[in-house]
Amino acid sequence: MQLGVVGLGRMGQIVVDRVLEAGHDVVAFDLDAEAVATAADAGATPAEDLDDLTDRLGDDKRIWLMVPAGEAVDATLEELKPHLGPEDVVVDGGNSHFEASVRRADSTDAAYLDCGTSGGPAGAELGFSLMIGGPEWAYEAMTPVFDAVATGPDGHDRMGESGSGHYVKMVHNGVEYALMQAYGEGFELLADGRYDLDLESVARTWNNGAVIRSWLLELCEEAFREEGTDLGDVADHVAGGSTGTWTVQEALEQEVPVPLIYQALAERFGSRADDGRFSRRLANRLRYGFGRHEVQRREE
Ligand SMILES: NC(=O)C1=CN([C@@H]2O[C@H](COP(=O)(O)OP(=O)(O)OC[C@H]3O[C@@H](n4cnc5c(N)ncnc54)[C@H](O)[C@@H]3O)[C@@H](O)[C@H]2O)C=CC1
Ligand SMILES: O=C(CO)[C@H](O)[C@H](O)COP(=O)(O)O
Repeated sequence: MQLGVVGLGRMGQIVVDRVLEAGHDVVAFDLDAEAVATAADAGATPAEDLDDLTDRLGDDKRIWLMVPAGEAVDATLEELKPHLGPEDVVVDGGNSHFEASVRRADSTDAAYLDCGTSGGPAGAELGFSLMIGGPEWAYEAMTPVFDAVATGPDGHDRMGESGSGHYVKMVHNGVEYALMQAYGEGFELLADGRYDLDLESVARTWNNGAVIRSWLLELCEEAFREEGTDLGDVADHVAGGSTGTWTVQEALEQEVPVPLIYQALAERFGSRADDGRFSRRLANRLRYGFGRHEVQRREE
């Protein structure tokens, strides 16, 4: 099979490598010429632009988009559209909003598959978990590629109609936020609690048979091993947040309570206050207001 891959960053290069390794052909394009050269070194055919990519794919085009969610997906699809017909398939493997995916699917003649991708660059060796929405025939047509990119046949499935793949991935990320928060709170208590603990040892012990073992916990173990039990100079600042925000927005719309996911998202936002949290500063001052408790002042 021949696959066009657009977007050759951390995730796209893995798609290229795994698809090539499974014996398929890849035509690769990225705005960044260096990324195209890396894919070519791996065995992909480099494309100069999207016209060149579609020309090289011939009939029954199969194209995987792995560009940043948002404008880059729209821009790429707009350029591809004149080259696409009903027998072609486009997969968006990025973290797009599910409603944007439904809109994009409606706007193109090609079959459009929204594919939530989990595993991250660190999961490359194992393969990814793929949650796919869109027409069944297109899912079937892409199965050899999904088998290659995922951990295997059990690492991917069609969730349902258009949008459902990215919907499931959005909720997955909400769960990811909450799990990270739960591990974070547990380790914070252990770090600041009454025993002098080696947190790498705790994580390793938990990872071997404990109820709460998981890949995220293995990553906690790795973090303590590489950064130290006090996390060294790792800052109190968590970036990201779009997929968690979408999860909370959707939960509000559906009137489904997701307090843990919301709390994890709120903690992220809170971590970004450069000048300390205003609400905590006000609480500090109010305790003086009603109780004459000493106000803690910032150091100059
Ligand atoms: N990094 C991760 O852990 C995961 C990322 N994702 C999603 O996968 C998608 C890609 O993520 P990464 O590979 O991490 O990003 P990245 O920033 O490493 O790579 C994006 C690549 O797309 C290229 N690009 C940007 N606009 C383009 C355009 N219009 N045409 C062609 N190429 C273009 C960039 O030059 C870059 O090489 C995103 O939607 C991300 O949310 C999904 C699961 C995990
Ligand atoms: O999808 C992912 C993991 O599953 C990506 O790593 C994503 O970037 C995580 O979301 P955020 O950037 O909001 O932390």
